Amino acid sequence: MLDVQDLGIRFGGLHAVKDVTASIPAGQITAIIGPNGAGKSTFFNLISGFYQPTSGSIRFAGEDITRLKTHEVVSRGIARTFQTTTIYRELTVLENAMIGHRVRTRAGLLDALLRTGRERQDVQGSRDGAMQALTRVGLARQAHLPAGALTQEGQKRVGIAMALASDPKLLLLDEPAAGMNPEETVNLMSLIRELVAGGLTVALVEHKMSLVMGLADQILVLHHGQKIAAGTPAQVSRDPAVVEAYLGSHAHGGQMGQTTTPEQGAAHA
Ligand SMILES: Nc1ncnc2c1ncn2[C@@H]1O[C@H](COP(=O)(O)OP(=O)(O)OP(=O)(O)O)[C@@H](O)[C@H]1O
Repeated sequence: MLDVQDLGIRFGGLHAVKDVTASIPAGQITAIIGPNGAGKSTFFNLISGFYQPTSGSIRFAGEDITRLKTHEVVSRGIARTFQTTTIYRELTVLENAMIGHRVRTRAGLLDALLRTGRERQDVQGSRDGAMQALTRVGLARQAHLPAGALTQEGQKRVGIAMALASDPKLLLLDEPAAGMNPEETVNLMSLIRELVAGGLTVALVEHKMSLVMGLADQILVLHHGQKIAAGTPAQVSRDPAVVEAYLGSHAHGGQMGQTTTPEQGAAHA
């Protein structure tokens, strides 16, 4: 579904992603893992058009999307969630999902101001699309609650619904289980499995190895911006380069990609 070839981006002297060639196959769950600062979020930012690569190419469903802007990438069928929850807490769950849907609608600002027929049609379309997305994540009955009133897990689902409302073919999830307890993490895994069973392709960046190993069909491992391994969870977990990368990062304070806070560091010491 998505192929990147020699993909790279530099920030000044730092090569945050370097010469990455990889594929995200349709209908599967691909996890992108690596120690802190490995380039995982930057890789997502490149695929979703937030950053323009300084080298290489990105093809999605046979089309070269390397130079497309974010909204153009979304309209081709790639949507993403963010590491930190980016929902509007004061708005209702439905309004949040509608914001996600509006990215794909055609009415412009003038239509919105003049309340043209097209705008009214689009609002109705957004409402329908948003309700479908909320149903997919199990939030249809909470549609009219303020998003801020939901649990942490519920708010994560709102974030996923916002991405689903643009009706993507490929969904990118950036640390979906961050801040979730084990029970919520299991629920999230079931949701992701259901979405994939319904035809969606998912790629996720995640530090929680239980989730990655239990969910991913294939794993791409980045380290210092470069691909060091790719394969099934079983293949990757016994790959010497991967073990070395994680052990190395552990020696410097990281733990299988987990952020070590100063307090934790002091506790270890
Ligand atoms: N906009 C930017 N400008 C400059 N440097 C950046 C920018 N975005 C990312 N970087 C740098 O690129 C490197 C990779 O960062 P990135 O956030 O992609 O890593 P990551 O694997 O997602 O890390 P984490 O697991 O900690 O979220 C880091 O050194 C980071 O400081």
